[in-house]
This record gives sequence, C-alpha cells and structure tokens, in this order.
Amino acid sequence: MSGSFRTAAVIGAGTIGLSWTALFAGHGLTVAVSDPRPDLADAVAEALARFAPHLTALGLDVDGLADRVHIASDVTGAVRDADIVQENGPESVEFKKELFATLVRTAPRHALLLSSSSAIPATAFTEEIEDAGRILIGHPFNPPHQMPLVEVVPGERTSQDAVQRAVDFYTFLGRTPVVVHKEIPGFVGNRLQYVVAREATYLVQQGVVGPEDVDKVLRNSLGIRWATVGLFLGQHLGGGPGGYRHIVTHIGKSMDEMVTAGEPSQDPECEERVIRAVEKAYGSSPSTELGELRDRRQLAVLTALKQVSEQGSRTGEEKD
Ligand SMILES: NC(=O)c1ccc[n+]([C@@H]2O[C@H](COP(=O)([O-])OP(=O)(O)OC[C@H]3O[C@@H](n4cnc5c(N)ncnc54)[C@H](O)[C@@H]3O)[C@@H](O)[C@H]2O)c1
Ligand SMILES: O=C(O)[C@@H](O)[C@@H](O)[C@H](O)[C@@H](O)CO
Repeated sequence: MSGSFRTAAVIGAGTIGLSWTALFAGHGLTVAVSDPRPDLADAVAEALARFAPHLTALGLDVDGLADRVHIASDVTGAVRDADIVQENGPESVEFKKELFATLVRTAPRHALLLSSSSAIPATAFTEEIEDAGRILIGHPFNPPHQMPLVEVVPGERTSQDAVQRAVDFYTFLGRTPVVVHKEIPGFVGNRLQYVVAREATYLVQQGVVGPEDVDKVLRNSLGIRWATVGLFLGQHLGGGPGGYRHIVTHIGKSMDEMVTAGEPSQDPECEERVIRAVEKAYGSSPSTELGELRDRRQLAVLTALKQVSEQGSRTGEEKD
C-alpha cells in the first residue's frame, strides 16, 4: 500500500462507484461508501463478490476484501478520514457543485477530491468553491477495476501538486492515467467514442449495416488494432515506408474527397428504430451472461497485453 493513500471515500455507489470500491479495497485501502440507495449494503456485498475473481485475475489478493469496505451513514461520515474522495454521483453540474462544496468543508484538508464525470470539466462545478486546488476529474472507463485508462483532467484552479498526486494514486492502483492538458467537455476518450457512435448510428439508420455487424467490424479490426497500438501508431504502421505521412497525403486525401461524416437523425422514430435493433440483437436489458462474456474477454486481452509488455520490458523493446 502506498503510504499517502490509506483511506478512500466512494461517494455514489452505482455502476462506477461499486467498481472503484472493489479496486480500492483490492489494493489494500480502507474504503467508506456513501449513497442514499436503500440497498447500499447488499449492492456493495454483491459487487465485491462479483468483482473479486476479476481482481484475482489481475494479480490482486482479495483476502479480507469486504473487511476493508464500510458503509457510511452519510457523505460527512464517509470522507472524515479520507486521503482520497472519488465522486460517482449523477452526471449533473448542479449535483456536483453541491456535493463538492460539501466535500471541501467536510473532507480532511489534504484529501484529493476527484470526480468520475464522463464529460463535465471540473471548472464547471467549482466556480463558487474557494478551495478548488485539490478538485479535478479522474474519469475512468467502465468498469474501472478492469479498464486501465483514467483521464486526469485538472480544472482551471487545480494545483499541479493535485494533478501529480492523482497520477500517483491511479498508478498505485495499476491504472494508466493520462493527463488531459486542456479542459474540453467529454475529455478525450468520450469525444472519440461519441463521434464513432454517431457514425455507427447513422450507418444503422441508413440500413447500411445492423448493430451486431457494426460490433463485429470493430471487434475484428479497429478494436484489436487500437487495443494494441492505438490510432496514430496504427496508421503510421499502415502507411508503408512513408508511414503516417503517406496515410495523410495519399489515402487520407481520397478519403476526404469520398467520405462525409454521417449526421444521424434525431427524429424520435429513427432513434427508436436503432434502439429496437440493438435490443433485438442483445435483449432489452444487458444480461448477466453478456456482462460476464465482456469481462472474460476484457480480462483475456488485458492479461495477454500484460504478458507482452513484461516480455518486452525484459528485452527493452516495450514502448507503452
Ligand atoms: N456508467 C459509465 O459507463 C460511466 C463511465 C465513466 C464515468 N461515469 C460517470 O460516473 C458517474 C456515475 O455514473 P454511474 O454510471 O455509476 O451512475 P449510476 O446511476 O449507476 O450511479 C449513480 C449513483 O449516485 C447515487 N447518488 C445519487 N445522489 C447521491 C448523493 N447525494 N450522494 C451520494 N450518491 C448519490 C445514486 O444512488 C446512484 O447509486 C457519472 O458522473 C458518470 O458520468 C460513468
Ligand atoms: O465508455 C465508458 O465507460 C465511458 O466513456 C463513460 O464515461 C461513458 O459515459 C459511456 O459509458 C457512455 O458514453
């Protein structure tokens, strides 16, 4: 356990907060959880039981996992001894404004105050908060206990020390923190996901392809490439001797002439057709089996990538 991170508070124990809780406890932190949901204790117990095998697969010791997690009576109780507070409440500026004003008043003065927000920059909810230097975004991808990325996005008044402590914290958790240097709604990952999702929606609306085949296209091409080398290195490697420059000056130019990004219709009927197509393909509610399939596949990919990285670092070839 890292000396400066011993106790974490998780505010909001839904999809993201429960996953963070498991990851924090899996790394030996004492975790206090606060959420008004009436089934909080059961939800935490169920999540820890469900996620424990994932943590084991990632090499963590889950002995005593549940003993390190406590249900707090309220936010003040949850943050009282916190070194780190990770907020995972509703994606609402007003909610986060009110909550972080409370956190600044009630958490220890040294505590780092982090929001999991998917798209809201910290400056949007800290304008009226005097002590904003220790507030920033730590945006994970779902589920945080599996997905390595955490986008660390400082607000206009976030201190450099807080940014570094956030990077150190997420690194301690075995995550891959990426510091986003300029605030923009949606940060990086979600902006990229947003434009791909819009184009995919357009293609389904136009009858070019169904949702399942969009997924099959991504799983059998870009998903593999982007998980292994990312977008720019992928294009550089695909450009022959000329690398990325060739892609841009030749292939890119013809794409520019031929391809115009689709504009998905926001007509309710058109949107409903896509929703129905997805539900026809995958069911109206994500099944446990589909979630377990995702988890198995994601853990297999992460394990394989870790093995390659360990081999590479031994031979000095690995570039992160
Ligand atoms: N779901 C995702 O894929 C995902 C991924 C990354 C980040 N996020 C972000 O994480 C945050 C939470 O998203 P989620 O998907 O876990 O939402 P969720 O709806 O699953 O969970 C939100 C939780 O907040 C709780 N809550 C409501 N008011 C509260 C209060 N006053 N104090 C404490 N808890 C309160 C709710 O009871 C609920 O359990 C959002 O900001 C979201 O943008 C979501
Ligand atoms: O995909 C994710 O897990 C993240 O980008 C989330 O922040 C985001 O809310 C998505 O779930 C939906 O866009």
